[in-house]
Amino acid sequence: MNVGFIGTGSMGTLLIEAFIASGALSPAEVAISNRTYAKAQALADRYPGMRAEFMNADVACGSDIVFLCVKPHEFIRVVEDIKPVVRPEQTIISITSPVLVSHLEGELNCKIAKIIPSITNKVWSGASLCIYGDKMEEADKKKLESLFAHISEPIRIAESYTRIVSDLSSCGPAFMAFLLQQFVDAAVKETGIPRKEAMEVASNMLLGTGLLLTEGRMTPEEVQARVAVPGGITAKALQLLRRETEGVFTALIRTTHDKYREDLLKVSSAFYGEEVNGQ
Ligand SMILES: NC(=O)C1=CN([C@@H]2O[C@H](COP(=O)(O)OP(=O)(O)OC[C@H]3O[C@@H](n4cnc5c(N)ncnc54)[C@H](O)[C@@H]3O)[C@@H](O)[C@H]2O)C=CC1
Ligand SMILES: O=C(O)[C@@H]1CCC=N1
Repeated sequence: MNVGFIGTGSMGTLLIEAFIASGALSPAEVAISNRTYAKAQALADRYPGMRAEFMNADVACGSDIVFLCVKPHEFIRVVEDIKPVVRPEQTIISITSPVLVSHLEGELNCKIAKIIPSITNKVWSGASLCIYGDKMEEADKKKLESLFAHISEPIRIAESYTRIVSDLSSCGPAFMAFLLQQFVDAAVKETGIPRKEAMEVASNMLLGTGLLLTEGRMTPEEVQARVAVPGGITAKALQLLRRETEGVFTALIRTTHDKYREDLLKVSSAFYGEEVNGQ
């Protein structure tokens, strides 16, 4: 299977490295391009057999599946580059939420999917969120999901829930890392414990908690109940957490959704030439 990646920034590179390291793809199956060619070439140099192309169209032309790993506002440019060469049997994939399946279906005469990865896929963990266009047959979906199964848990979702599921799956690692950082920084400040030591303990705690919730089949409520014995230290601290965090995640979700709507308007404007906010 020939797989192309247009955009070898943070996410494009992460996916390429994870697919190759996991054995899902061999370098000879991969072709890449990037706005700054030298960056694509430097990546290809690390993997003998991988092809770095000057033109996005050359990546699209020679690939069965093409991942578009650019930012939302950069999509229209890439779509214009590849539009003349895509063929109906090919699959083109957006990895970003504000680029809708319908945006790409309106422009490209091929199969369209949206798969939102997560930084956790770097360590072959976490989910990949799969949304499919009308031209995708069940066999096409299975092929993509078996590719992503090497580095993640592929989960099919409705496009209407893309934003919230991306919050949980793809933004979530940043949110949890932020909370962990706050926890550790406070530990260092309050007690003088070396940061490295506190971070090692806390990171392992986060990993273990994730395993309890997945492989251990415990619910968050059960984890809390098992740790917070009545009248104990954790129970007291949980009371404080409940009080102090009330409404925080509602506000967070409203923030991500507002930004999403803003990005969606800009992408739609670029694709359909609509005016945005009367400008
Ligand atoms: N960072 C994350 O955890 C996740 C990011 N994403 C999505 O991945 C997308 C890419 O994000 P990053 O990799 O962080 O961005 P980035 O800025 O690191 O990478 C984008 C790459 O695209 C290249 N590029 C831009 N225009 C191009 C063009 N016309 N032709 C060829 N290459 C072009 C740039 O040179 C750059 O290397 C974003 O839309 C983001 O929403 C999705 C899931 C998770
Ligand atoms: O496009 C998105 O929704 C993803 C989630 C994290 C960053 N970008």
